Amino acid sequence: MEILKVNEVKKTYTSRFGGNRVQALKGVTFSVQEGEYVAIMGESGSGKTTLLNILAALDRPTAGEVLLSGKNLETIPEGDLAAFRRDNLGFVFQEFNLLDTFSIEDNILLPLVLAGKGVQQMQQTLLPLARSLGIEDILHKFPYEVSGGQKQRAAVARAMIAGPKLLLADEPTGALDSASSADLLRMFEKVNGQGQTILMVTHSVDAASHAGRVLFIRDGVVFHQIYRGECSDQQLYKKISDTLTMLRTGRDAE
Ligand SMILES: Nc1ncnc2c1ncn2[C@@H]1O[C@H](COP(=O)(O)OP(=O)(O)OP(=O)(O)O)[C@@H](O)[C@H]1O
Repeated sequence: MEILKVNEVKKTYTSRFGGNRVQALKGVTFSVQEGEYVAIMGESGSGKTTLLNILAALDRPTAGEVLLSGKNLETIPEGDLAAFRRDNLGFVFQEFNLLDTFSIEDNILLPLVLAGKGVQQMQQTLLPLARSLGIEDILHKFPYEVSGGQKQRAAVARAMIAGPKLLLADEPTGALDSASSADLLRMFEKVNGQGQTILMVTHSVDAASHAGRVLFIRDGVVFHQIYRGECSDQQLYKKISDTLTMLRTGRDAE
């Protein structure tokens, strides 16, 4: 089943006095099936953050449409967008974005608190998730008392606690050392294996090589995509590296 449809999405930024116009997205089209794990790559300035902001309903496209489970984001009134995001999307950021004055547990539960869920339901949802992400022992600690890798695990738990249709990740390994990155990527594979649909923007070839499909954005359009097919992570890594070389130099890798 198609969970996300992005149809000819364009975004033009116009400076306050209308003088400077930047066409960040020039007609992006792709779709994501339920249960897929998709990575989006592209050079700096290619439009990845712009696209992610539009998919997250944080920004509106200049033209084109985005449908999440068949619902056109454009039809959602401004005042309902926060609740729509909370009910349908999970977010994982490079810098974790945990609240320092909240315990790990309270950070994870925040989306459910905001959705007005009862304490019993929250605890029933929290414990199995915390166990499956290996963070049940740090639930009562505060973000400044745990490692970056543990913070990111907590951020993944927070992103997943409300059972989002789509998990959006923006450079999730960007602030992690290599062991914690590997750990996070294993966790993404695990939750994807359990059916969670993931869309991840990354500069890391290693991170992208764990996905099932890699989309390459160049100059505001989807320039190329690679399906994992029967490839191992190493084979996919090589294909991604070759594609990035081609994108940078305009030539096929030797
Ligand atoms: N708010 C804005 N106003 C004007 N131009 C913008 C704005 N945000 C982004 N741009 C421009 O749009 C283009 C795409 O930017 P975007 O941040 O989406 O790229 P990116 O691929 O995410 O880059 P990076 O990998 O460096 O984060 C760039 O030319 C950028 O300068």
